Amino acid sequence: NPKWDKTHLTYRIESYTRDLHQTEVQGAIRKAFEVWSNASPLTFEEKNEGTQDIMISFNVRDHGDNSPFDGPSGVLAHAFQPGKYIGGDAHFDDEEHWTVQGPKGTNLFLVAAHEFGHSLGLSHSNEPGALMYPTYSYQDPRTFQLPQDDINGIQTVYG
Ligand SMILES: CC(C)C[C@H](C(=O)NO)C(=O)N[C@@H](CC(=O)O)C(=O)NCc1ccccc1
Ligand SMILES: [Ca+2]
Ligand SMILES: [Zn+2]
Ligand SMILES: [Zn+2]
Repeated sequence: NPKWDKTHLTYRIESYTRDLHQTEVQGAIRKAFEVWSNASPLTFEEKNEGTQDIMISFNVRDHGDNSPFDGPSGVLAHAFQPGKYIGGDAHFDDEEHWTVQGPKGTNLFLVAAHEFGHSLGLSHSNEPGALMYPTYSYQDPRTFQLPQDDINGIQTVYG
């Protein structure tokens, strides 16, 4: 799997969902990056303009990358493995109901943390309970801790 050849990465939120205040989206995204910076030498910096390593956007259906979203439920988001241009970018299906607290809807922090695992070069894990397990299951973001399988994964790649 490809990896970034640098440890300081920049990101930009290009578009937002109408489900949340922009500050809520920014907070969830920031917290999702912290999950990985807490378990690796990686650092993340938000930029408000220009092209950054990890471009984040909310999209529906066909959005120009040959991987159209599918409407409510099903695919919630996708992210591209490390690389130039679309590499690292994370797209969120804006036909989900994005939330930042409580089990209702789809929790943006949890999905973003999963997607950024892909953005950093991790594939899906077959360890139930791992963040990189293929299917989403809600847990309280306030008490979330990165499971050991995911720590092992990021340490293997970035050490
Ligand atoms: C084949 C890919 C494009 C499926 C896609 C995914 O894994 N994105 O990273 C996805 O949205 N998967 C759903 C599950 C599914 O479609 O069956 C999901 O819940 N992904 C987000 C997720 C997964 C595990 C933990 C937290 C969030
Ligand atoms: Ca969907
Ligand atoms: Zn996309
Ligand atoms: Zn995934």
